[in-house]
Amino acid sequence: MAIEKDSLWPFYEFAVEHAALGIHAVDMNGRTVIYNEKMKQIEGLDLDDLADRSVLDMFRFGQEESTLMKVIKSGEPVRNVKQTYWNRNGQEITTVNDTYPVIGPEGMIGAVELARDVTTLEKFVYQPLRTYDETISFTSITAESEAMKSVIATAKKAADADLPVLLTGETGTGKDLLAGAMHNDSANAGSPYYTLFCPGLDSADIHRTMKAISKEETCTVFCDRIDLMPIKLQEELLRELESLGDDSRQYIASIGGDAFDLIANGSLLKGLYYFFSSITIYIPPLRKRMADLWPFIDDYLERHRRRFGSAVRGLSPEVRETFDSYTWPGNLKEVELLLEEITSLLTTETEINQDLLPHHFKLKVQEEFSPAKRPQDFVMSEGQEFLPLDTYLREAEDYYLTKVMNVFEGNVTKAAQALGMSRQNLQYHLKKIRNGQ
Ligand SMILES: Nc1ncnc2c1ncn2[C@@H]1O[C@H](COP(=O)(O)OP(=O)(O)OP(=O)(O)O)[C@@H](O)[C@H]1O
Repeated sequence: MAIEKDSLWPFYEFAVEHAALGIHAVDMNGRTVIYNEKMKQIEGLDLDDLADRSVLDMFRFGQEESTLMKVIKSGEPVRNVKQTYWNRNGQEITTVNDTYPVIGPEGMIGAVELARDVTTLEKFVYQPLRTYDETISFTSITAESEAMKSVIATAKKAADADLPVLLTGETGTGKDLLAGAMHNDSANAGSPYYTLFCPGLDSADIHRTMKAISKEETCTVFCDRIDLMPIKLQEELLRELESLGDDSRQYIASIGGDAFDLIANGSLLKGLYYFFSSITIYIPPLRKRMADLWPFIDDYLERHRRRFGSAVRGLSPEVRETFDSYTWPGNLKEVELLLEEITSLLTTETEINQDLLPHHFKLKVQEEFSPAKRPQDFVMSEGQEFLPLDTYLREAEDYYLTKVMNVFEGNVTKAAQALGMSRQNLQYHLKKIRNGQ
């Protein structure tokens, strides 16, 4: 029996919504026509009831957006673009994106981006430049700020005490690194070091690793980001850890925020918290200890010169200013990934200037400093103060126009075309935005 083509739509819709790939499609004007569940999850958008897709376009002006626009302009696919970024929930995400033109019966009708979430895989293969060829120790950790010096002092004492330790701090603050340094500075140095990257584990992995651990008399067990594991698996992990009994193993775990908040919002099992928290060490975010930024960068560039014989000496004054005022939500790991991206493009340059900064980083900086700052500001949430309608609409309009201008790299004619308004009208609005009216 032949199947009517139209009757397949529900199947297509179901497949798109349930796919393990993030899917985002736009029409020729850059307007979103498909934005699936996985894409929302990747980007940290928690907007279940968002029926009007045009509203989504106000939220999504990032690197991916510009890749889609590039494909629309060129008609050529762009494949295998790897990107690590911190989404709106502050989660570190690594995706590999393929973007294709979509051709209808009468020519190109838009573009589609397929994003593979490879965060877990990336965690396993991540090899930061600064830890190559050396055993991690406390001296591998940049600690110029008073806050970080005190973290190191406490961690040294904890390594001696041989009690379970809980490391808390935002993503990329160096919890993983600190756990490694504690192991290498403890009586357990030289014995096996087990890392359980909790977000990527299932029941069988936990059981298998615990079985291996139970055979070791001395070892260190580091449970990385227990708060990102479903509660059911946290219960299993706790049961397995408790069944290991008394021993001379060192237990360390890490979480990405305040333990009590995480327990209260159901992300952290109270029992698991108590298991690890004989000693708790909080690593503050980079923005609260900016004294660590420049020594880290200097150290990184010094290693780069040594390993690759590059000529790079430092950053231009404008780039230094940008780095000093940006808030670094991904902390030193974000700095490191950015430096990796920039330095991979260097040839004979001695200075990193604005032109060498990646587009996605410039957009993030812009987003942080533009006056109608955050897209989230335009979504109503509980407890939010109400603005008069005309103020709200004006701010939303300023935000939208500024972002569209960014997408078209300042080309008023193209932006006006995409916005369905005259060039003069757009110019008039942009002038008002510039004058802060
Ligand atoms: N204080 C630091 N000194 C030197 N390098 C650092 C420091 N903090 C972070 N880094 C760099 O950032 C990388 C990532 O840090 P790490 O994985 O330890 O962070 P994390 O807090 O465990 O993050 P997550 O919560 O996402 O697991 C490290 O491998 C290291 O290269």
